Amino acid sequence: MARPRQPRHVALVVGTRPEAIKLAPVCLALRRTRRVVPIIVCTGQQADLAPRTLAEFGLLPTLSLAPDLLHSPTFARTSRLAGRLATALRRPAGKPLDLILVQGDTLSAVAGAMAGRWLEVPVGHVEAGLRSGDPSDPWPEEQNRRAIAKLAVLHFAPTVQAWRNLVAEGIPQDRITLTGNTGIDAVRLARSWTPMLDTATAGLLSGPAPVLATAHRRNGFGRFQGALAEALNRLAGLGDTVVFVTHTNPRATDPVAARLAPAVQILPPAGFGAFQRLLAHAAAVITDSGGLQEEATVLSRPAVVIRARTERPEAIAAGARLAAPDPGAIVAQTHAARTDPPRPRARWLFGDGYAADRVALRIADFLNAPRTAVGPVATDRLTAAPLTGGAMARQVIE
Ligand SMILES: CC(=O)N[C@@H]1[C@@H](OP(=O)(O)OP(=O)(O)OC[C@H]2O[C@@H](n3ccc(=O)[nH]c3=O)[C@H](O)[C@@H]2O)O[C@H](CO)[C@@H](O)[C@@H]1O
Repeated sequence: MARPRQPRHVALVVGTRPEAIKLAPVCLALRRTRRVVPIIVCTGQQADLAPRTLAEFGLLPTLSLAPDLLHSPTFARTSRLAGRLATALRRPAGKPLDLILVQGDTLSAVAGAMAGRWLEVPVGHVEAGLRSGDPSDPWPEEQNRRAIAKLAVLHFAPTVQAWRNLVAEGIPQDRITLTGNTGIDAVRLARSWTPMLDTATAGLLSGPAPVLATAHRRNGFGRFQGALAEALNRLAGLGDTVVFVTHTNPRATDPVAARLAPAVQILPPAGFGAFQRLLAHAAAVITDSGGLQEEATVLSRPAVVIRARTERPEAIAAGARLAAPDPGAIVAQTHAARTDPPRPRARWLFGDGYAADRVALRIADFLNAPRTAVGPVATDRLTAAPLTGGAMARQVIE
């Protein structure tokens, strides 16, 4: 390997809040190896939420792309972002890259993987191998995952089922590492935080356990939103404390919020630390989120997933319920999930909270990275940095 005594440089591509949550522990673990310098690249996909979430972990993007036009078609945004990333990642922070790490299934992840192939830089995929079995549901995420599997050279499978899915698709076993889900590392880290709580959240935490609801998937736009609102209204009518936590994408949550009865509380998107407190206190969670299926299972919270199918069969096996987008079905499944919450041993289904260290060590070994003193790195949060959007980054690329 060239540059034998130099640390290796790995770019972590972060587009959305869940990518920030699931890659922050990996960034911290890469730093702990002292063999690899992590470089966080924010793509501008969720230009406000992603850096704000990184900041909760004490991390700062090294560079941020300016947000792209939100309303052009997904394929156009993906290819444009891939091109912009390929330019930005040629020599980020003045160094050639040794690896590009992407996570999950967003357009940022697939664009990062495409950029890696164009630049001939190896690509690693965190949370590899999740499959719903239907390429059009969830769309476009299921297709994105399959595309990334073709582009990556290192695959970090969060569960045995994900590992099996990759093997069944012909990925060589020596390129797959069974790690656990790095999102569970984030849950573990957040337990030691003392997050700032607004009055509404503090009040909820000292009151009866609430039913928490979130919704943001594109598949959910339309009929789903009316059904969710009606189900939450019915649960509130039955005497539950019901809280709908909105998303920054107004198309995802405004149509739900507009139909809610006054008895249902509406909260703005919560910081990860505050949200973890709410989740741990919740009587149940009703959601279309991927990460919440994992977190609810690990925290033994009853969960209702408003989807026809899920790429996380482990959550269903542990007691989470799928519900059709129908108010009666959502209410009935919420009662059923509360009667029979996830078994305590389900706590380990998505990992032990140390997945990120397995990812980091595999990367350092793959890159043959020497043990070397890595000085202060570009991902440390500036204490004086404002906690908003791309302004936090050291370098903003138009
Ligand atoms: C098809 C699919 O399922 N794709 C998923 C999608 O992610 P998602 O569905 O999990 O996304 P969200 O629901 O937005 O985030 C959830 C996280 O946010 C925290 N949270 C929530 C509300 C709040 O107010 N404050 C918070 O902090 C919460 O605790 C949790 O950790 O893309 C990811 C990236 O590639 C994939 O990994 C993942 O498969």
